[in-house]
Amino acid sequence: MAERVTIERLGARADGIAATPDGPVFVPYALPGETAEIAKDGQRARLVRVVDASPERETPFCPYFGECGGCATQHMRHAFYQAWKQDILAQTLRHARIEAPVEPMIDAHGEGRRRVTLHVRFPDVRSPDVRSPDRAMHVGFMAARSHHVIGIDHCPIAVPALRQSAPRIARAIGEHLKSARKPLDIQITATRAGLDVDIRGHGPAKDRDRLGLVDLAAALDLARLSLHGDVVVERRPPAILMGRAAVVPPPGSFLQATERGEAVLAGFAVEACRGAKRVADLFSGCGPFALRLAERSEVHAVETDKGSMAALDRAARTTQGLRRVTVEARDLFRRPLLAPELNAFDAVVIDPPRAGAEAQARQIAASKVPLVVSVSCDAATFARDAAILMEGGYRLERVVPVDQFKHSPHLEVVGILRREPVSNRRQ
Ligand SMILES: C[S@@+](CC[C@H](N)C(=O)[O-])C[C@H]1O[C@@H](n2cnc3c(N)ncnc32)[C@H](O)[C@@H]1O
Repeated sequence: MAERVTIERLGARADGIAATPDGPVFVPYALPGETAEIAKDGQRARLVRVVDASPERETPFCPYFGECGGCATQHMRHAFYQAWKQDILAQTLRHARIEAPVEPMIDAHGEGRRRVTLHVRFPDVRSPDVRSPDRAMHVGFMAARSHHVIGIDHCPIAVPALRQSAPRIARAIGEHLKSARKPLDIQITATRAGLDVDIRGHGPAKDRDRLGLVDLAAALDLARLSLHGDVVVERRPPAILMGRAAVVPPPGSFLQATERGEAVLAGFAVEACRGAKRVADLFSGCGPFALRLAERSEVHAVETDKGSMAALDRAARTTQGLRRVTVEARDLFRRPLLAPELNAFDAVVIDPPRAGAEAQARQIAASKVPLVVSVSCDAATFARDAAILMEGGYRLERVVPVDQFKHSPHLEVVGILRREPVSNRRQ
């Protein structure tokens, strides 16, 4: 039965939070100040109806918003959304006892997300899914907090090259591989040479299916098509420009979510490291920071993914006019660069996965490196690692939220930390 509540505040994942006699209840798509009817399910609730709407409410621009789990904030006015996201970072820093002014958030959506992952599912024909009139194949994104696939035929937050074409390509691949009826996850990346598609979930394909995929790649004019990272056909190298270097990332390797986001983050690293002779780029991926930094400094890039390292190494060796770039395969969680090794560098750029880089931060804190550029896609681990560095004598000079996951609760953060002279440190 629907229950009427008042929404008091927004949570970190963009859900409205209502205080009820049974404790706080999280209501997706509800805004603070709104009176709403909800259907409760434990601590979560479905928004049945907004009775009294907030002036900050906006009409979502995507017809799938509310069903598709990709976006969570299209119902907010832009200024409200920006203030909320910025405040989440400020609160997270306060929670870690870090006092630093958060600079205004930079909109880094640019032309849109350059990569999407579509899911192809073949429902069990023996258990009819009442929600889908098309029981043969579902193609789309996952619903929020569910494994249910929401059929879509376009995604307005993707770059123009993917917006309409990505669902069409995923459907064509699903049709081609449908005899196995395996759940497929199809990652499609837009590059300047065309679309780079990696199919996961199918397992090894028979020769006949692989040959069929070669024909399909030609029919869809794909740049590259791979199965579980194994290249089936490369019709054009799917290169991505990183500064002056053209990098061909291995299928499925990490890439910043938007081209603009990558340029903004790398811009901070390059600007901060101006004048540094030797820079260490830790968790370097296939080189968006290293290759730009190498236009002025010697760079040592460290990463665990062999394919990304090979791509970075190849790009560094084939790009004219770069300073020396060395690459090292190393698991920085288990074997962080030690303080004496770090002392050979004038600056360290660090961009770990969501889990952060606690072990590496402890070694940097014990080193004499003058400058650290910390890039992170997780505010909580960013704050934890920054606190470790500050404890070791660094001052957090700048903190900048970079919005490359626009319309979602995710946020990228850049921090510039400088080692303070011992005389300036607080006792
Ligand atoms: C957030 S991405 C950043 C990559 C790159 N800086 C960029 O902007 O594209 C994190 C990178 O850390 C790498 N990585 C994950 N775990 C690692 C580990 N234990 N040691 C070293 N690198 C790791 C991933 O392969 C990925 O390339």
